[in-house]
Amino acid sequence: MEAMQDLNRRRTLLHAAYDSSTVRAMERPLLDRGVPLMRMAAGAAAHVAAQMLDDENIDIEDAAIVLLVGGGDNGGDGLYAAAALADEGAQVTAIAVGTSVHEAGFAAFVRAGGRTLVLDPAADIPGIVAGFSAGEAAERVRTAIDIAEQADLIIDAMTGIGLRGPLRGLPGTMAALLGVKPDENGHVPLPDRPALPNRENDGHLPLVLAIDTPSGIGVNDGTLPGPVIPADVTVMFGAMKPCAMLPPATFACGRLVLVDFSFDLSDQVPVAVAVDDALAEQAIRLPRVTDSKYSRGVVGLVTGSTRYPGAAVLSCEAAARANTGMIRYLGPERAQNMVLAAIPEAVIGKGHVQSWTIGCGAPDAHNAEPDDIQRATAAALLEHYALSADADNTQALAMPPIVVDAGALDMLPKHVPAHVVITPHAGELAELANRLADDGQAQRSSRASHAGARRSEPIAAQNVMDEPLHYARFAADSTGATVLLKGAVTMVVSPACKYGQSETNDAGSPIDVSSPTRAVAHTNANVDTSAGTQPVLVCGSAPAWLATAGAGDVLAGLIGGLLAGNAVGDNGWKAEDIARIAASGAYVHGMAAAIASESEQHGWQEPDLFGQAQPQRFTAIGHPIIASDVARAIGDALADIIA
Ligand SMILES: NC(=O)C1=CN([C@@H]2O[C@H](COP(=O)(O)OP(=O)(O)OC[C@H]3O[C@@H](n4cnc5c(N)ncnc54)[C@H](OP(=O)(O)O)[C@@H]3O)[C@@H](O)[C@H]2O)[C@@H](O)CC1
Ligand SMILES: Nc1ncnc2c1ncn2[C@@H]1O[C@H](COP(=O)(O)OP(=O)(O)O)[C@@H](O)[C@H]1O
Repeated sequence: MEAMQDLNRRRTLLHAAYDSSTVRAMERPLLDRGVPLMRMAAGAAAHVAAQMLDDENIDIEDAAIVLLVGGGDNGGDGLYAAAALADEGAQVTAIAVGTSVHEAGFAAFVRAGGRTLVLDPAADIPGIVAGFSAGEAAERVRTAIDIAEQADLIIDAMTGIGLRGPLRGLPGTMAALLGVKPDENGHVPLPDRPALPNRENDGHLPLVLAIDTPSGIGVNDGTLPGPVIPADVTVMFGAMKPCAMLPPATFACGRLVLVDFSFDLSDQVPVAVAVDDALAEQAIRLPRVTDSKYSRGVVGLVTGSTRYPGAAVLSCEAAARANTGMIRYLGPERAQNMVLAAIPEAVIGKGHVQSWTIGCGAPDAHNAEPDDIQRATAAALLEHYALSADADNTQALAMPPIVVDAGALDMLPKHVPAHVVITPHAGELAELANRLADDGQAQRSSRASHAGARRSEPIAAQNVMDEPLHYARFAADSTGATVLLKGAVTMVVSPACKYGQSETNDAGSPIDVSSPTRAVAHTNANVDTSAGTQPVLVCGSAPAWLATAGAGDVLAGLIGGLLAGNAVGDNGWKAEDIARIAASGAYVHGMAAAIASESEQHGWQEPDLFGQAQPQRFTAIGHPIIASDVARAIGDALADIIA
């Protein structure tokens, strides 16, 4: 019993993220009991730093370390850690970027023989004479950059969960000079490096260790609102924060090491959850002794087109392999023939189905002939899902779940129930967002003020990649659909998930997502969206080899398959179940890609738990794949998950 509880707690710790105020609430009882959390944090950070140097064959006695230290407790953690490293013989220089430092931490650092460089002329730090000229201040910044660039290791302890908005002042200057900074459109480009297993360092020096969070990162919304120094390793304290999971911030965290402070997680509500085997397993319906092909679930697909018949093949093969009893395909003759040649098991034509997948490889409005058959079929089908404030919507709510991809996205009705799953990539979500904005359904950007973007400018794919939670959130709120936004880390936001709606924006301005769905909210009642505490689901199981044409078609078919299997015998959908099954589809898809490419690299890597025996590190980078390989590996991925 106790062992099971421990296992469950460990799973939660490694796969759930909590916003900063929840983390502070979890710390409070321990601090009140006098548990020395800062010393524990610093000890772990020093240990991780020494390990990073050791991994690069740098002896601690020969190591040059630079600590970037801010005035808060994050800086305190850094100072105690730096003191421990100086005690071990490393040469450590603390570069103070604020006007103050954590006094006890600083005293320990000085006692250990650490050196200090103060950048702010207004600094008030015991034993340090400041008040230097503006010219000298500029010279000190140049010196600081030189020292940092020549160091073996930079420890970034400027800000942690106390960050407010983008980094400004000297911390902002240091991050911009040593790391990356926003371009004129507000986009912060991350370094262009190969994606290696375990988010390994690719040999560049200095190494960067972030304390709790990389300074300047959007702790709660996962954005990069300003300059930031991308870390090789982030040592995170107590619990994961959303930035550890949400793109793009998660890519700036590097490898995660989590220090368990034994927080009581039992009553806390995570805001983001990473899909793992155990969660995905729930979406895989095991066959029953008495099953027939119909009871195992039938998927209908309106996919592919005369121009892109391959999308029909990929989506059909994925649906057929995703634990279903049968697939029915509807499409033009050329695509039918190709589907049958690849999957003789496919049934052509209409019939009863438990789920739909539509739109993959179908032309959008810009590219379609006026009488395009796939668009006409998809449009007719989607009409049945349209919700109206003036009707009882019984028909829409009784429809089977549907996956709406690619070319069908521009036919999505204004308001739909949550068992409509849309699966855009960033470019497609940008198009949808523009359409919703033109309809007055939502505002264009939460970061317009500091990104320099004008509201009237169209939303681009890059805007979506910079603020994926914001845009996925706003599509879910505006339409009522469950939104699966594809990427290296795929995110699923359902209308039942409220995270990201208001104060969680780190950019300083509230995320403004108007919610016209409120007008039809009551009509969505049979699809239960009441569980407002649903987390954002994230999935990073795929290696980057998966970024290949047709991979999205495979995903749409696969999710259709999982929905069909789960629909059997069900009397109504819960929005949270739809989100879970969609996210599980992304997880299976990623695992299938990992199997097909024999790669150990994943978009998101579960953190190492500090102090516990680490799993053996694999370093297989794998090999390129095509989307058909992924479809073929679905069965093996399902087997691995249920094993
Ligand atoms: N609580 C605990 O028990 C434990 C907490 N722990 C640690 O405490 C950390 C939280 O510490 P915290 O609350 O002191 O905040 P912190 O992240 O250091 O930030 C404050 C500093 O940042 C600065 N600053 C802020 N915004 C800025 C901006 N935009 N641009 C520039 N500067 C900005 C701000 O400057 P100011 O605004 O005051 O001028 C101030 O100097 C947490 O992440 C973890 O590491 C561990 O020890 C475990 C136990
Ligand atoms: N860098 C990456 N790492 C892992 N998976 C990725 C990466 N980039 C894209 N993907 C995945 O690859 C798939 C691509 O889908 P999509 O862009 O729709 O392709 P297509 O339209 O050609 O089928 C998605 O499932 C997405 O999550």
